Amino acid sequence: SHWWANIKMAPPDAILGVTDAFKKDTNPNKINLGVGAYRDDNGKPYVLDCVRKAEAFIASQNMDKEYTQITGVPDFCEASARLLFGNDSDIIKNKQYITAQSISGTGGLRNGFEFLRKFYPYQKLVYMPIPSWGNHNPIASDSTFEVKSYRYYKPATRGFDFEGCLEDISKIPERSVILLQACAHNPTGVDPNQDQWREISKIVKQRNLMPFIDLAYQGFASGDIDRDAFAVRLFAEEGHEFLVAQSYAKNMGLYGERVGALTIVAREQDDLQRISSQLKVVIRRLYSNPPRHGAHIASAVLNTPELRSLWLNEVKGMADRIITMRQTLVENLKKEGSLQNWQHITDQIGMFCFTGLNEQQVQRLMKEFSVYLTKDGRISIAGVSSKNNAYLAHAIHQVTK
Ligand SMILES: Cc1ncc(COP(=O)(O)O)c(CN[C@@H](CCC(=O)O)C(=O)O)c1O
Repeated sequence: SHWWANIKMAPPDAILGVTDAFKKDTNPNKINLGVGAYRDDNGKPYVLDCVRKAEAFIASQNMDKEYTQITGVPDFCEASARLLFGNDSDIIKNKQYITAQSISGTGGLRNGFEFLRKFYPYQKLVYMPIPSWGNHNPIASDSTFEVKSYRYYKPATRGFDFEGCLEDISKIPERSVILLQACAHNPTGVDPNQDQWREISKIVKQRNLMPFIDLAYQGFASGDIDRDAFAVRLFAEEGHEFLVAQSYAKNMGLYGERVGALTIVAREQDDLQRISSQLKVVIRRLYSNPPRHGAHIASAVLNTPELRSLWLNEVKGMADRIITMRQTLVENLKKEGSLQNWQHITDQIGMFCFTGLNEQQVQRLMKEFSVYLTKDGRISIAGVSSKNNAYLAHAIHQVTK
């Protein structure tokens, strides 16, 4: 037989595959609530004004196309660390971190787990919240980690299972890795409050766990870049040594430019030198060095005062539009005569709402109303607009009454 006969067909991606089905649908009322990518109130992708201005500036610099460093564009990495921890944090002042540009958030997670596969001296065991972003598990398991879970979402309240979460973390074997989502939890939109984060940090310390924090929505959740970084800054202040994956896909709209970073926090300077040298080897073998353009955009936005303040307004504008769509959806569900409690739609935060719809209801939404979402009932609120909000409420009511 020829070479490739044994390769089986892979299933469509649970998230990105929804868009393929949406594109094939000819219903003019169709709505895509699958992929977590921001749309404006006309349902169109949104290129931030600060990004366009940054690109014009970059074009005027007539830069060459030389390889950048293995760890990426230096100004971008420094600006990303400062965004993460805040300019006046001890971590920044004492330089207790290394930051390497990555192929967006996915790449930060991948680089991090590859680094841990090679250098984490304990059992390759990582605990993830139930549920988590669909790609978290395969990224870690591809780096030979055994993936286990801790309670996080409580179906009964469609909120945070704080007691269950703490109880499970208190039983995680010492020196395991624990994956935490810093804000705008995907897929549930459910975040711990600041007091609950303090308890989580304490128990993670007591259990001597290695935190790997995924910060994919800084500024996009609450509209405030400092508020959304609370968990990362708390873990830094509490003295944890940890990893953080950052993404600029959502908060700067740089989805296809693939702009992100991996930061590793270590308290000893000579540890940092050795970590940096080995992380470069990991990256060199994965893709050698990252693409420049997106990093120059993000660096120009973060480092140019007028572009930074424009960005802060624009990211708050995106967050506010989503929050308004949540409120309008609950109002429209009431107008439809729904008697269900939809409080969780406005209690949850960030790109996603975990509706609580079951697979049958999800199938009906797609088949009967051309409303597309992932089969776990997650909807990307970014796909909701003032034009389709009432139609969506009608469809949800029809399948839940
Ligand atoms: C928590 C979390 N981490 C990392 C990423 C990776 O984003 P990057 O584009 O690599 O920076 C996403 C994106 N999840 C969205 C987007 C589509 C996808 O990649 O699954 C989603 O869940 O719809 C995410 O939600």
